[in-house]
Amino acid sequence: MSPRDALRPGLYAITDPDLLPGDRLVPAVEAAIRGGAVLVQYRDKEATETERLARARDLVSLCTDNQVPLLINDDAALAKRVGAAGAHLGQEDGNLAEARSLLGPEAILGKTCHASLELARAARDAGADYLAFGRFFPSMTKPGAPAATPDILQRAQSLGLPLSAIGGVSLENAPLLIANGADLLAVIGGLFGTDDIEARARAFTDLFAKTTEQELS
Ligand SMILES: Cc1ncc(COP(=O)(O)OP(=O)(O)O)c(N)n1
Ligand SMILES: Cc1nc(C(=O)O)sc1CCOP(=O)(O)O
Ligand SMILES: [Mg+2]
Repeated sequence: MSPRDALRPGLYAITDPDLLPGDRLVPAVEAAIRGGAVLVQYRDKEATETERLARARDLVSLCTDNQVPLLINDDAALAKRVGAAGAHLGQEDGNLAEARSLLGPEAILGKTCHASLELARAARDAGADYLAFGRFFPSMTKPGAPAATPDILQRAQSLGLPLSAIGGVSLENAPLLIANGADLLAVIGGLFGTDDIEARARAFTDLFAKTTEQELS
């Protein structure tokens, strides 16, 4: 199965250098995977290039062993260099076509669309594999992120790609996002800011089954 085919609904675990400094990174991501995370993103705006390379390599090794795709935030070139499954690109992080030609047809490429259906259409047309919306709730990790409301998830259903929701996602507000159509819950603080990461990841994962069951009943 190619990494793109492996994209399935669930918890999208995004790392943070303040919450997971140094040696804490790999065990924390390992715990998130044990708890059911279906996708991991290495996001680190603080480390040196050498540190980023080493940490990305460690995570590729962990994620490959566990058959969970690892995406690199902001940096398709680093994704290529370490053999990651793909990259997540914001509006200022370079274009999807270039990333696709660098990483190949099987790579997973995500694009930030904030709260805009227009940006989402453009991302789909440029070859994105999932569309990322947010921030839905106030975020301690990125306080300045522009706000989105859950209805954007409903409106983006027609684009036919998996939808990711980010920004202040917690166990309490996640059901609302899933009910509005989020396929992936992208979480930093609500996951890695807790003592028991595995249990928290499992609780997020369980929400997907519960919300689907409720929709069916
Ligand atoms: C899954 C996901 N969604 C959104 C973002 C934000 O990307 P971007 O707008 O480029 O902001 P930074 O993360 O680079 O600060 C993301 N990384 N992942
Ligand atoms: C990295 C990021 N991007 C956002 C966006 O809205 O694009 S919000 C955000 C931070 C998400 O972290 P937390 O789960 O701790 O709120
Ligand atoms: Mg970015």
